[in-house]
Amino acid sequence: MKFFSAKQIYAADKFTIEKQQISSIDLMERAAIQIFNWLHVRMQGAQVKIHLFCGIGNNGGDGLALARHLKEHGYNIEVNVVNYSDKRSKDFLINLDRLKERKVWPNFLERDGEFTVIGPDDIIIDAIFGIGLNRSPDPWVARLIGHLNSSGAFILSIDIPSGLYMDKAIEDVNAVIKANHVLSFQVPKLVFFLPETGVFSNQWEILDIGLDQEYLKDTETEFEVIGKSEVLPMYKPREKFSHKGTYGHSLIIGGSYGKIGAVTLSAKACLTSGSGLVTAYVPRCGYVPIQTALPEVMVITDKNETAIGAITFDIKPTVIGLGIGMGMASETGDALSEFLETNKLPLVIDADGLNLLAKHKSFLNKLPSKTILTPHPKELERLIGTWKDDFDMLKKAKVFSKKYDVILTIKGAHTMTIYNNHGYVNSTGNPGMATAGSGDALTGIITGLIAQGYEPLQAAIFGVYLHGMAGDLAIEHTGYQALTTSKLIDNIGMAFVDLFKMPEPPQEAEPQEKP
Ligand SMILES: NC(=O)C1=CN([C@@H]2O[C@H](COP(=O)(O)OP(=O)(O)OC[C@H]3O[C@@H](n4cnc5c(N)ncnc54)[C@H](O)[C@@H]3O)[C@@H](O)[C@H]2O)[C@@H](O)CC1
Ligand SMILES: Nc1ncnc2c1ncn2[C@@H]1O[C@H](COP(=O)(O)OP(=O)(O)O)[C@@H](O)[C@H]1O
Ligand SMILES: [K+]
Repeated sequence: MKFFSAKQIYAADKFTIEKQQISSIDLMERAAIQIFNWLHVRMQGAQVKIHLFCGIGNNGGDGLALARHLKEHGYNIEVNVVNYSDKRSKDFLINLDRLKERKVWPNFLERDGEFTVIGPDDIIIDAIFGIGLNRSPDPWVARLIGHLNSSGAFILSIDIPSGLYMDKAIEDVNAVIKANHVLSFQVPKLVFFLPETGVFSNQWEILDIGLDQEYLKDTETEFEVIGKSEVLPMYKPREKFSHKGTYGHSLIIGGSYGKIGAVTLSAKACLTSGSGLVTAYVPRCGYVPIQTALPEVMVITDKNETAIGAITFDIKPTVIGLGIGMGMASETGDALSEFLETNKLPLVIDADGLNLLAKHKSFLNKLPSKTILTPHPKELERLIGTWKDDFDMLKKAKVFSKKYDVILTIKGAHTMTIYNNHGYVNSTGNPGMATAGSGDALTGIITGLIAQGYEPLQAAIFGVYLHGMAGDLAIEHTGYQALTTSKLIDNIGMAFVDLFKMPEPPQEAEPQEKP
């Protein structure tokens, strides 16, 4: 699924209105009915106080139309118009009239007015600003937003939490609604996935308001979200008459005294992802532990006992995953430098491999085209420098990726893979994965996919998806806290199987007895 800009969403509206020969007020009505149905199914007429806060644009218009439907179904509502401007939209005004025709009289909130008291068991509908926000809310609107956030009431935001921009960072974190739930129209918004802005949408879901599918399909976007339907076409089936040579030979290079486990995890994840053969290249102290833990994995030892001092081998791997647990010893840096001089094999670089690249920036020029780098934010900072906010980070990451022709897989709650000015935002994974070694497993998975013939960009995108899905499947048995990387690796197989699971058909409702 793609992430559209506000401009593209407005264009989709316009296109849909022309093609379906409807008016904009009809589209607003569709949106409002969808929200009403969502609420009605859950509330079943309950008389909880619902406070609607509506701005003066189309987001506010949605709120007013929703208020009308709630009123018609007997809900206990109170409507507030947040009168932050006199430029009221046409469809807002139509819905204001429709509401007044039903004898609902909103409170008009002004700069110096008092705000309504809201109980912690009430519900707030946030329809103050939508995707049209283009400057900081006035201080009094920010004060209102603070009042709503501190009420303790459940906040349902329409389309986007008010105060969030679609395409830039927020200036004042206190002037953004902290939504318990967001009902967003048609397409997800990138800001739900970025760490600084994502925290304002505890949960979100998409409501289909029937925007033109052809427009959505044909419009190019800078970012997209990666789910099952995006990765399924990438999957390479296993051939009947294949042999282990068909699926490549992965070499995992890393480890140092006390950090051999990182290589063990990475090599195991690599094997479990389907690499035909896996060899680990480690300092001598890693020989016994890896041979004992992983009988399927071959081991080559460095000349040194505790840290890698020369990267030389006489096997012919398909791909190399490098850097996990490798340490930053100067002789390891020299070994990497020498290795990069002649290496032509595809590379996946993580952890201390990245730290060594950051320390010796000249190494970056020696990387083969489409090398995959998998930094977490701190490692990324060492590579590209600091950033002002998430949007600035994405801009800098794109420039860096272009400059060195590398694929950047930036790890986090929603890992983002950047290449060729395009961003692929992962949708799988969970906070249980914030655990030792889970990044090592990712390096192994991506390396294992390249070994099997996946193009590096596909391997990065698909590998991140599988890694997150393995984590999601694992927590069904472990919960978040007890998820370990070993358990995640045990679920990589089921993450592949899950690709082919059909969603369960909706259960038919029990026939109602006639009264
Ligand atoms: N395709 C869709 O997604 C649809 C969207 N609709 C709704 O329309 C919304 C967008 O509506 P609008 O474009 O009217 O914009 P908003 O309702 O988000 O914003 C209101 C207006 O206030 C002005 N404004 C922006 N920042 C301000 C500030 N800080 N202080 C004062 N005024 C400010 C803007 O010029 C904007 O037109 C969506 O978020 C959604 O709720 C629906 O009505 C119908 C279909
Ligand atoms: N809150 C989270 N939600 C989803 N995934 C997460 C979360 N925290 C961490 N992860 C994932 O776990 C992995 C952690 O990698 P990394 O920081 O390199 O850890 P380590 O060095 O222990 O291997 C990344 O793939 C990241 O995307
Ligand atoms: K809103």
